[in-house]
Amino acid sequence: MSRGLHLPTAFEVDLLGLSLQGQPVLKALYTALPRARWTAIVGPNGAGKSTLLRAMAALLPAQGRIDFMDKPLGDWMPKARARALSWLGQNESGGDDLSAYEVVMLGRLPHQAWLAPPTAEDHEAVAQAMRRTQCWDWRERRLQRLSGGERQRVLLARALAVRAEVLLMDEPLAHLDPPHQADWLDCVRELVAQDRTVISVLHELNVALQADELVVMADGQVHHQGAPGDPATHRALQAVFDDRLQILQVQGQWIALPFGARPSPPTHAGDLAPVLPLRRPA
Ligand SMILES: Nc1ncnc2c1ncn2[C@@H]1O[C@H](COP(=O)(O)OP(=O)(O)OP(=O)(O)O)[C@@H](O)[C@H]1O
Repeated sequence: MSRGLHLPTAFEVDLLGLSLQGQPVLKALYTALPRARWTAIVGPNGAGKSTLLRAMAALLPAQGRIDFMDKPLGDWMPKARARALSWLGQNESGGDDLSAYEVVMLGRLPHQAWLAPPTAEDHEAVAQAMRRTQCWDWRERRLQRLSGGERQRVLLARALAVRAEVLLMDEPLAHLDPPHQADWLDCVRELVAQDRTVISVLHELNVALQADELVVMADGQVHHQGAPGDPATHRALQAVFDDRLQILQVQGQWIALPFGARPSPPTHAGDLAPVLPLRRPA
């Protein structure tokens, strides 16, 4: 159970720091991420979002404590962890010579015995995931022959095919067009409705503002954590993005509107009319 939340946590992270090639990248930070919810991690370039996510995926060693489903991450057997924790990285390379179907089948490896052929359940999981991200039609095509967005949908399908309880996704919307971004959002909502946990690093603030929980990072630290509709979350977002964001509510939906470098007085989301200003605010 977390220090700050009363919900069961998927992750509780209490780091002293994390350095890469001798450079401190993450400072001391604490975050507890609720189970069966969607948490979006946001913040400016270089804030340390991907580094934190990679540490949570056990891809980087960190000083401090990371508990995954109430158990130290390092105590998990790798295969059990790979079944429980699915990973989608940023700009993943490799597998270019494999067909899209074979790439998605890699997501089933944690379920398979050594050198055993895929089971009917594996094939069913792959087909379902590929249909969910609409990449079934090109299942025979090699990954290297796909566009950026098509490739991303195959990698998303691979992450879904694991059928893990927790999904970590770094920039899952990269290269996706708006309808496929909306499909990803529907998919996340379906996963959460099944009591699964999604933790995503996102640059698309308008999508992130639809999450259940936002973690706002800056300068290798967690600057704020809270609900997307909370004015304190809006103030934190404005602060980490140098007060170059307006956060408005349009038809019940929070949206973030970036504007140019000219200083603008801080705005309060609740006071703003539900109209999109097309010019930089005075
Ligand atoms: N291998 C590395 N060695 C040294 N420094 C690194 C390494 N990888 C990342 N960094 C640095 O760590 C900091 C955090 O990087 P990270 O990729 O976690 O940020 P981010 O918030 O995900 O950024 P972005 O939004 O640009 O993807 C950056 O300043 C980056 O230059």
